[in-house]
Amino acid sequence: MFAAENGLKGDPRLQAISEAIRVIPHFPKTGIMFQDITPLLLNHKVFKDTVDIFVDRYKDMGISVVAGIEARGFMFGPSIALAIGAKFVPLRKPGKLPGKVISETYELEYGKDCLEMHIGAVQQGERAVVVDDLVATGGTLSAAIKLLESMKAEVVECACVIGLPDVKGRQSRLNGKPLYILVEPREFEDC
Ligand SMILES: O=P(O)(O)OC[C@H]1O[C@H](OP(=O)(O)OP(=O)(O)O)[C@H](O)[C@@H]1O
Ligand SMILES: Nc1ncnc2[nH]cnc12
Repeated sequence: MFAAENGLKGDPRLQAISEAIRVIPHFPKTGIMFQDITPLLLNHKVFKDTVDIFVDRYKDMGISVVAGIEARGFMFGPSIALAIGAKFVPLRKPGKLPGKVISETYELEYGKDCLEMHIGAVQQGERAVVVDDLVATGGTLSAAIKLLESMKAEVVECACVIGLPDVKGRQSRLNGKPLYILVEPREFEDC
């Protein structure tokens, strides 16, 4: 099943991307259908296609910042940043960045967490894309947007490989910020 609003309807790369994502029921908690992207990373063509789709979208949009969310946003963000000529800014879990940071706490589908960004990593007016593997409630992306906007960067869009069906008012949490999703999860499967 694919997200149709990404302008890529019928693109065979999406089917391969979707099929490379493994669904693990009840991980890390009962009731969670965990979308595992590690098989996608093992397949060079599918991994490259995934990055290329984002690169094609953002290469001519005046983006100078790709902000990747720890941990799985780090698996896609740096390749996209290098290919479009942007810097990569890691948004990390608490206590990982050694310099002065700003922090933003948020709610998760299964818990609570916090993201941090180095002060000085982005400059006022820079155009940014936030990259992650997956959006569920949008809480993580919302924290990332707040961090970047508090430094007066412009968040042009958020980009995720997978979008879960709109959970708990995600759209309002993102405050209207565009969200670019490649695929929606497949139905339950044996693993
Ligand atoms: O839309 P949300 O409800 O905020 O959930 C999405 C976030 O959850 C996952 O990360 P997780 O917090 O599990 O951390 P990890 O990547 O370090 O495993 C995923 O990689 C996103 O970052
Ligand atoms: N269902 C899910 N699979 C993988 N990562 C997630 N993060 C939040 N929900 C998730």
